[in-house]
Amino acid sequence: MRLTICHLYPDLLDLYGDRGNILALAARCRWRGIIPEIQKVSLGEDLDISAIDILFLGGGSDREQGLLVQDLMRRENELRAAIENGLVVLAICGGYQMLGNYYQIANGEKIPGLGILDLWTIAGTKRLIGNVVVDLDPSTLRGEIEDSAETYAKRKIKTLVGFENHSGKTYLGEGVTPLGKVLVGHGNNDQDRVEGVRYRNVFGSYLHGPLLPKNPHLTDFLLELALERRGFDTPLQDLDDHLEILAHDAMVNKLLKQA
Ligand SMILES: NC(=O)CC[C@H](N)C(=O)O
Repeated sequence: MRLTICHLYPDLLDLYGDRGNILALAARCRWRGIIPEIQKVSLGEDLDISAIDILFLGGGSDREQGLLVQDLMRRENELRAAIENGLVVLAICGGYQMLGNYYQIANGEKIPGLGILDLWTIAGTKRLIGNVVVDLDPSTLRGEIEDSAETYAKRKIKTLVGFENHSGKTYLGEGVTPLGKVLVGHGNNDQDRVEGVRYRNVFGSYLHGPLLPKNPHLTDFLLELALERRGFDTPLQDLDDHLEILAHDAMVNKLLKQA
């Protein structure tokens, strides 16, 4: 069994070591005998989106987002079709912003986004920086993805932990749902107290860390979604995550106490 994982713009969207998300996905494949094939695709390079199982977009500076936007826009139709067909996408911070309608940076210039998810981002007057705890409590998950609640609960994904560093404030529109409620930190825009976005099998989040090594159950959830899309719906065998869970829960409890 193989899974193909693509890091799009690894030379531009890899802020704060977000490539660690690729390493986490690959490791948790290997530990189960699944062979991860990692593809790196950047400006001007071909990508057959129909042939990949997971697409990853990391974080980036405003400048880097401006550099890649033209190249990203030429991939819009193929990416939109793949997402509607259940492609698993993890998009962090800058990569998350680029899935939306636009990102208006501090000087008022609008960097166009793919417009695949109904969301938009506007640079605030201060950077939103710090540790974040997100409650994936089912009651905070609204919108069309009715199975999220049970899915998260079943997979023991109760909270996400990481850190954020962004000037963009993201607002969610129609047909998308947040990942969860902000218990600690700023989240999407420091106003509506939600973080991230989910649409079909697309997960956007402001959480660096990297996100997946800090939240192993979410890693497995993405892998299972990718396997299900390929017709393999047997749940992944459990791994011995007791140390990861210990670290995760200690961090969550510490941050909640400090809040
Ligand atoms: N960490 C990031 O990817 C930052 C994204 C974007 N440049 C912002 O400042 O909001």
